[in-house]
Amino acid sequence: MSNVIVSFRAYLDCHLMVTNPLDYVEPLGKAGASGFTFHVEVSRDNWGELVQRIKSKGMRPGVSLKPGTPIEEVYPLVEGENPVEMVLVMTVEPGFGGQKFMPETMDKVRALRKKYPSLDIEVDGGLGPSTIDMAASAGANCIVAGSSVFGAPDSAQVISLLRKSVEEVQKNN
Ligand SMILES: O=C(CO)[C@H](O)[C@H](O)COP(=O)(O)O
Repeated sequence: MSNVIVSFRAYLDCHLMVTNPLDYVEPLGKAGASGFTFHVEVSRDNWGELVQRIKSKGMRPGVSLKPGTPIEEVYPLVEGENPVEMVLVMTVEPGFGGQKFMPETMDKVRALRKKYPSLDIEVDGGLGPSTIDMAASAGANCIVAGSSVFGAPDSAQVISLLRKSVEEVQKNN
């Protein structure tokens, strides 16, 4: 009998909706996370240290903001000496899947894209075939999708549709 070891090089994008992200940097690094995204609302006083620690563990730092948080709050984190490399604009209230996409959050995506043409901008919540064009045309290039993918009879087809929408916008810019 022989053992077959299959290794994947998947990008593990970890979004921590926790009040104390600093406590999770070490364990997430050890667990093999690729990206570590924390919330700006709980890191106003220590984001500099947090970003440094995330990078020191070989992860890519990202910052997320809730629908009610003004976009201006993340500007210093993108422009700082030790900047985050991704901004996640929540398109639902954080907490659980299956919620309705909030189109009003697209103003924040547009503002970010205008200010930072090459920044990775992620959106999360209610994304699927009926909402992807709004997000992609606003400037989002990283898409988190749960229900629309896992609830579809053909998940691969939905993923490819989401990807195409983003690529289409990128081609025309
Ligand atoms: O967890 C979430 C919010 O906290 C996300 O919205 C979820 O991961 C994505 O799920 P869905 O595509 O069903 O909105």
